[in-house]
Amino acid sequence: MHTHEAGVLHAEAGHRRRPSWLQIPGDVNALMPGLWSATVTRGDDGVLRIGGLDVRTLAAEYGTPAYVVDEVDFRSRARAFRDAFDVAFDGADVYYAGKAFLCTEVARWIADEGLGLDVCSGGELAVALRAGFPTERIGLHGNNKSVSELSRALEAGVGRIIVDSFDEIARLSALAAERGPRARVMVRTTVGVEAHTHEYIATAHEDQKFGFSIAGGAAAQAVRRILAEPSLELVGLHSHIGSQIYDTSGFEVAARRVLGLHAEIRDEHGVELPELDLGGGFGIAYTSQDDPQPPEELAAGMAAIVTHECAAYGLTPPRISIEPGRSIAGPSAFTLYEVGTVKAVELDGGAVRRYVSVDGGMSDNIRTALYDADYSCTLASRRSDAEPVLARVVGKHCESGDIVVKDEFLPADIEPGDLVAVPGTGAYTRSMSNTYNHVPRPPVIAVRGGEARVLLRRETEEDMFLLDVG
Ligand SMILES: Cc1ncc(COP(=O)(O)O)c(C=O)c1O
Ligand SMILES: N[C@@H](CCCC[NH3+])C(=O)O
Repeated sequence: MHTHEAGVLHAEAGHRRRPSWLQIPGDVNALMPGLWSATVTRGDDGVLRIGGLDVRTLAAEYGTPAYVVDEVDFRSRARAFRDAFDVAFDGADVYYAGKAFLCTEVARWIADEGLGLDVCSGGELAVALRAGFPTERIGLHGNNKSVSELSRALEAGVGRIIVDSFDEIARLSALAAERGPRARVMVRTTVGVEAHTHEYIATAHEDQKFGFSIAGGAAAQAVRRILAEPSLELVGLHSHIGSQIYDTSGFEVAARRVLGLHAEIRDEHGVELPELDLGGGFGIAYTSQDDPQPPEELAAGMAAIVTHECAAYGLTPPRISIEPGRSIAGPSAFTLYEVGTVKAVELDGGAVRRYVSVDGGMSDNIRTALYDADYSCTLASRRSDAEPVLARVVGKHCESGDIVVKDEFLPADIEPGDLVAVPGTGAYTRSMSNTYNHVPRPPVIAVRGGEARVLLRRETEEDMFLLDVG
């Protein structure tokens, strides 16, 4: 007989409280296809394995919480984008968006795999330079780049600076005129697309901070100013419509509009710009709701539009580049947590939700709280024959919105000491992490061929006291 405290008595009512997309699993131990990195399996002993190592060993060695990155998977996604776009466009460039996740070693993986790197701050640029990343393959973004960031980029010889305001055009042209070299720039355009994603991560509607509006004429004006500055070399236009987007119609409209401006520039100035960047933003699967397109399909779809529009305008197709971040880094990692407490909370109508508290939370993954993002998870340290119950995985922070996984079915016998793994946390988790409540940030462990190594070590209290000079 199930006990009420265990939260199973009202399991049926609990099941009815689940979101419509969340299916009651036939086997609560099964790994949902498409959510885990390439080398993740559940071993015969029921323990999750990645890169040939089991998570109990990883937890014993490195502690929890920890981000665990599958190096083979990360690199193969980087190559898949590089190859797919190269084939579809007969030569294209892929710039990994470092904001998704960047550290010295990852910058080296990206360099090795032949991609470029998109950085959007002096700090990200510093990591790239520390890694010895080829500077001509770096693009610098940002809507408010400082004089020192621009100077450092010029000094380093970055391949492109994507300008985002008239103030920046003036600032950069003065700096480049004064100290050289001539700056290779792109114009960040706003194409006026309402991307189907969370409002905070859409970037192509008119009413937001990024870019120069095409419809309002600011983009054409920016082009005129740049062409009039001898210290600036305009290499192309840039469009990025937002992030975690599945519906490719947004990319299509964006490509059409930006190529429309590209053609107008030819008509007005007699120059065909050599390059065009179509940004990143390709969605990944976090739960069973999500069905992302593989890079080959994305590339083929985008190539068809570019070819069609260029033919219609009589343009020589510019060299295309893209900037995926999440779709390379996201699926290649999971976060490993240890369960600390389990609480059955009665909801209206007698339903029960199991609150499973883990040893991290909104400091290592802010996305659930910030974007209402959905995640999945699994009991990782063992197999269970218990029935699935509706659970919510929460963190240890002093905040009721400190939720890691809003809704998931976990086995009813989940208990303190169990390990839980949350897939799809390779992007925008460590890079957006914080030390709220003075909770130190977890390490990033890379696993490959049965070996693990630390990419970023766990933060310590001593690290925090280094800043606390009182
Ligand atoms: C200019 C730019 N490029 C690329 C990206 C990468 O986006 P994603 O990680 O969704 O591919 C972003 C983030 O949204 C961005 O702002
Ligand atoms: N940080 C966002 C993506 C947008 C970032 C770049 N413009 C996320 O976690 O989904």
